Amino acid sequence: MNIAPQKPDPDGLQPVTPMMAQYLEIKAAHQGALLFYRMGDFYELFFEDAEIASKTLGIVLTKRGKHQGADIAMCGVPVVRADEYLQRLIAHGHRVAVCEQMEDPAEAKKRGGKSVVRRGVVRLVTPGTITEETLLEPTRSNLLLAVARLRVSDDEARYGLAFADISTGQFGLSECSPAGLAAEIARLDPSEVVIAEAVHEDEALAPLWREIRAAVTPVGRDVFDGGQAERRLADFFDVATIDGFGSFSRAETVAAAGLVTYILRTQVGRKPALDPPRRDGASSHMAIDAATRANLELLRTLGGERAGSLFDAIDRTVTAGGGRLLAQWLASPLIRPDAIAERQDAVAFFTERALLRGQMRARLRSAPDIARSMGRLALDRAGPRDLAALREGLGGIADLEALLQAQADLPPILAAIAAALARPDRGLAPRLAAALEDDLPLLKRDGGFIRAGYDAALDETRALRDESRRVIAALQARYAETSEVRQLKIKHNNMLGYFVEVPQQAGEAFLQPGLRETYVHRQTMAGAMRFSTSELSTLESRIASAAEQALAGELAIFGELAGALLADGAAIRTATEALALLDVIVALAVLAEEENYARPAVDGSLAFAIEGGRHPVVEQALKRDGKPFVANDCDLSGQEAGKAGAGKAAGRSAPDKSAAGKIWLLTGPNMAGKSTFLRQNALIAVLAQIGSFVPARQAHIGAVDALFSRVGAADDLARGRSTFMVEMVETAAILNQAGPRALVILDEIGRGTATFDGLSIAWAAIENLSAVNRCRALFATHYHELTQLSKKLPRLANATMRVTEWQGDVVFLHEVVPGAADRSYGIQVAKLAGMPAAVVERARAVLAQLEATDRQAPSARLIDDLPLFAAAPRAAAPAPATRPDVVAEALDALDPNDMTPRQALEALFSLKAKRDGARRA
Ligand SMILES: Nc1ncnc2c1ncn2[C@@H]1O[C@H](COP(=O)(O)OP(=O)(O)OP(=O)(O)O)[C@@H](O)[C@H]1O
Repeated sequence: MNIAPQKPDPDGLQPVTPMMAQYLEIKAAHQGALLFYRMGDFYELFFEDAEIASKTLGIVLTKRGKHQGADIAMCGVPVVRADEYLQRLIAHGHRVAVCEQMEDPAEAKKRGGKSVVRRGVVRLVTPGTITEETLLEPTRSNLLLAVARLRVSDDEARYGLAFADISTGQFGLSECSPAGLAAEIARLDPSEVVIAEAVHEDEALAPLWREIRAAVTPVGRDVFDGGQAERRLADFFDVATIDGFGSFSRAETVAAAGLVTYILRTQVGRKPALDPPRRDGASSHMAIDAATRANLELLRTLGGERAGSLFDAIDRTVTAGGGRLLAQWLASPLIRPDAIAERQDAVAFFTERALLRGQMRARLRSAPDIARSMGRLALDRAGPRDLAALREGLGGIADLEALLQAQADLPPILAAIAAALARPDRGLAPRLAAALEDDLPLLKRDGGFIRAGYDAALDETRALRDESRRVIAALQARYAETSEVRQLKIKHNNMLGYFVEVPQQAGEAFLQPGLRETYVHRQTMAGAMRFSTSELSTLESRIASAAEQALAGELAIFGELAGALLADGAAIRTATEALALLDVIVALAVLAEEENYARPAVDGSLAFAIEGGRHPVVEQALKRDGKPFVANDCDLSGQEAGKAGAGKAAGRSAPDKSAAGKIWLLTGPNMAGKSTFLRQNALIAVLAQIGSFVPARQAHIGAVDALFSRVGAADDLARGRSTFMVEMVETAAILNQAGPRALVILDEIGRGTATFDGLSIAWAAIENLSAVNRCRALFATHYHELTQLSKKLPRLANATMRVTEWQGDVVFLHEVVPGAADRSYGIQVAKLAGMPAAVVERARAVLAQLEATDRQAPSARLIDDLPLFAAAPRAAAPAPATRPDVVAEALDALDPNDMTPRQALEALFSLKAKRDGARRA
């Protein structure tokens, strides 16, 4: 490192070395990113970057030179292990600018001894733009999302969303209203979100940006400049106009242009191979907001793990692309019954053909992740193993296509898959097979990956290189013989190049006439002496140039192969997508067979009739322990469901005004299985609408257009959001949004506050669901008082978890039956949990006392006293009496047998006065 002072520092404090001046200039152009500054075999970080990296990576912080009078903090990561360090920095939310040496140090020297090697940033590594195998999760799409906001009127805005996975080329667009933005981002689950600074600073959106898992990157307004949007998109795809891609809204186009602009910036001009944008509108998918996704543990558990999620339980895919697609399906269940039926037909094709299913799986299993290899190829980051992956992948594609084509009566999706698999050039796989060695290095610069016999010119240069090596061996033998020093060796190092080494004792003779004419002394070591000869120098340059030429030859062939693959890129990407789709379909068939799932009927009705339903995750967990899962029915179908368009293709048609789903109010002790039952029905709806078979004996579901699930505050601790306020905000969102096609799951809503408040809120929420939302809903509660509501709300049915008692202990049967729970069994559950016996006994005594008082509690009479919610939807929520009932107390105190007529009359006046007083209070 050249740190000799050269130029004065701008502040005049101290001179700045040319290298540091270069560093500062590059760093200034990449604020907000850690700068990996290449120096030989290391990427070095300086100043604050070094401090951040050393802390995050746990590597040593050192000092190097001074800047403005202070030590320069420095740390470094070896280039060969850079991926690993990058991954950790990215996972911690950092961005990294990778700055390489753009010339050989020897070239810099030619410009003068003190010249600095030219350097430049070759890419910005951000969470949404990584492509390296080691940095990516194989089964998760790595989406980069750009969100553009467009004002459509003074008080109305629309959001355009453009998302791409640059590791696979997927590129999609959608649009939503401000109210739908959070759910749409949750559906896409991006790794990085790019937004304009103004959107980032908008106070109304601050909680959204704070809470999402993705890294949020604010950018200047030029990125989302509407004026140039079409032009920038057309330039990116090298087309004259983007009209050929389909029609997009203004917001979508601006977002798409913002996305490609940001990508080009991070890739420093290199273009990833993106598919043309495709519209992937939220309107064709089941709306599931972030809280519901988290609560139902669709892709990961509340603790953030994959194990234990629905995805983990149903994933039988065998390719990384298939895993990514299945995760996308789970994140975006369909709404249109005909689209769902198409997928089901394809799944059914394989459930009926076990042999074919097995053959398909075997071939799919050996298919490598060609989407990501193609992504790296386009960005010039691919290595020989990516070519091998493509060789295997393209071979597998041809086999799978042949297998499919041999089948009669392919359902439409499978026929389309077969057509897509036929698209790539059939000559590519054999060409790669002929060119590539069996054992391949990771990096192309290591050479040795092209098979001998593939290219005559390359074989020739290699022969020259290998020949020279043989010559060296012969030379060593000759030198040993002529000098009579048996231990003489020819060695190589970077400083001396090739040299002769002999033991020191023998070396003295080489300094004497006779030998010294041939051997030129170079070094004396402890115990050895080193010499060079003119023959060795000549050989050295021949070997070096032959090796260099051989490597250049290999790289040229690599370039040709890469060019041929990229030229067929569109066809290969289409085939790759088809491969992932095929994997998902076969995997769903395997799942259906292994777990005994049934094909659900999904239509445009408001039916929700599940017979013998099971929880897909809990069932498998119990099975592993050898325990059975108790199947349960659930019927939330509205009575008018039959009239409301059953069997219609259009799932989104508005149902008949009189139509409305049922609400089940589920009571039962703790641990009886209420939450499991609630979630299993939501999960069955999700599975049915991704086209999967479902864990049930039989199921009929009218397509659900929005799914909501909330859990009472106390269950929400895992998300670090324990407050009752959050529960209320989320419940409010459901009551405000759920329409007649929604499915709502509410688990112990209201329990996070005082009993009467909670009960009142739950009460009013159920009335709202029944009268206003009119949707299908399941509501689990410990407030037994609520079961009274079924007397007044015709669509509300009570269900309870059956338990029995045996020798004073509660036994859970996990069976859902009509009716209301008679008691809570909370104390029995506490006993089961190992609560000290004395505490259990004391609790029993307190409970007995409370129950005696509760018999006179006003809440028991609520149902008779309150007007129905539907009759007065705007009326204030009914407030249960919280003061003692003075009239009732006075009445209790009277004994009519002991009273004269006059006393009775006085008592009557006094009671009336008391009642008036109580009303005024
Ligand atoms: N249908 C079932 N068949 C077999 N086991 C079940 C079934 N449902 C639930 N279980 C078992 O019972 C346990 C408790 O279930 P769950 O959490 O759903 O109860 P809960 O009634 O919601 O309890 P709490 O009111 O305390 O939240 C589950 O972990 C599961 O192992």
